Amino acid sequence: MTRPLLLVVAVALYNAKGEILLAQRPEGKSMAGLWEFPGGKVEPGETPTRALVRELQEELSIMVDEADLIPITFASHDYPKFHLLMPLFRCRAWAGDVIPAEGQSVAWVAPSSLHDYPAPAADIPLFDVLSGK
Ligand SMILES: Nc1nc2c([nH]c(=O)n2[C@H]2C[C@H](O)[C@@H](COP(=O)(O)OP(=O)(O)OP(=O)(O)O)O2)c(=O)[nH]1
Ligand SMILES: [Mg+2]
Repeated sequence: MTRPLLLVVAVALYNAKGEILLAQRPEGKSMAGLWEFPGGKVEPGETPTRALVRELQEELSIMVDEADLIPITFASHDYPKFHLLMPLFRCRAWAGDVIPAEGQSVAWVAPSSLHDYPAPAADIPLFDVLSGK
């Protein structure tokens, strides 16, 4: 079966303690309740980093400079209806306070505790990478 390729961009946002921000997918969205890296779909005409700057403003009310987005790894995962290709960037610098703008819960999580959070299947290998497994 041929599935469309879906390009989504996501971030591992690190605070000064080395914790990573996870956001819970809101009710009404696919995979509601699971914990994910903030981000979203790359729209036509956008580069991945432009899309991520936009998503972080929309979802978390923070301003990020594209130059502070460092590519680290990616997810490539077959879901039943699409194949997800998701570059993951890390970021340690932003302006403004993290204020979830879409009613999501957020949590700062030590890398070794990422696996305690139920997450989309595509994210499990990313948790391994970030926790140094
Ligand atoms: N943002 C994000 N999406 C993920 C992760 N893992 C994962 O499988 N996904 C999937 C869930 C969705 O099928 C897709 C992203 O869709 P989304 O609903 O967040 O996209 P979006 O923010 O642009 O939202 P919308 O405007 O379409 O509502 O990627 C992850 O860690 N972060
Ligand atoms: Mg999103």
